[in-house]
Amino acid sequence: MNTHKKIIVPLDVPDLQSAIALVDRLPLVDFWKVGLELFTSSGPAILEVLKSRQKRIFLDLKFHDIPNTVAGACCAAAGYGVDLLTIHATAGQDALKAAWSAVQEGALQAGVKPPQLIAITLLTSISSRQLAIDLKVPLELPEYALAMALMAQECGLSGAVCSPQEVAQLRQICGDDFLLVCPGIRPSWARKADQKRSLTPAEAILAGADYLVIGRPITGSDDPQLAWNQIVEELTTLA
Ligand SMILES: O=c1ccn([C@@H]2O[C@H](COP(=O)(O)O)[C@@H](O)[C@H]2O)c(=O)[nH]1
Repeated sequence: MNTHKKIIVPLDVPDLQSAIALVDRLPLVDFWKVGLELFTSSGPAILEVLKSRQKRIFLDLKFHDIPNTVAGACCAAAGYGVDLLTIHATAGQDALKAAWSAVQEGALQAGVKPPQLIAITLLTSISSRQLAIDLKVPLELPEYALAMALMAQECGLSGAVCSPQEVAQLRQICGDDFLLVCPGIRPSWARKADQKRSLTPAEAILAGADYLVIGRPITGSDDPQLAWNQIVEELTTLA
């Protein structure tokens, strides 16, 4: 796969107009992420815009609820014909299994290909200290992220969202067929902001990530096209 196809850019903007402007500004981006901000403000309209331009879509709604509710949401989301969809692993085994079944059902009903359902292991904005002190989780962070990924795998999910700092371990244990998508990516020249467990794009790919989610270093730059080109160039030197 061309290196630029491994980069997913989030449309973390407040409205549909800003989202379309960003898509127009970055014509070489093939894979876009629609998340909570845009979907809550503007609904699914952006999905049709992206599809009409033959873009791939990661619908990152991070479902987290009881099994019956996540199943209903996943059934509806699968009907949009997106490529990737997220649920929090901490929704638990019953919810993950119900979500997986609902994705197949929703896609079948809509006559579209089912999205790959992937589980959030632990948000990349959480540090080891916050996991222990705020969330009261008594495991070491890498052990916890691995446990969440393995649970998702056992429940039939296609992959996981993890920080690049855990991706090598997850790749080794979950195997090559398990999709690993990494946000928290920061080129050496970019600000980390709220991301706590980051690596550079090249480091993340070398560690085994399938896809990199890279937002503000590109979209918050004065020249998004230049930032995109710099990242693609960094990755091309690996190929
Ligand atoms: O653990 C997670 C899960 C999802 N995200 C999302 O990825 C992007 C990252 O954007 P940046 O601007 O590159 O920080 C954003 O849409 C998050 O909702 C994450 O960061 N961490």
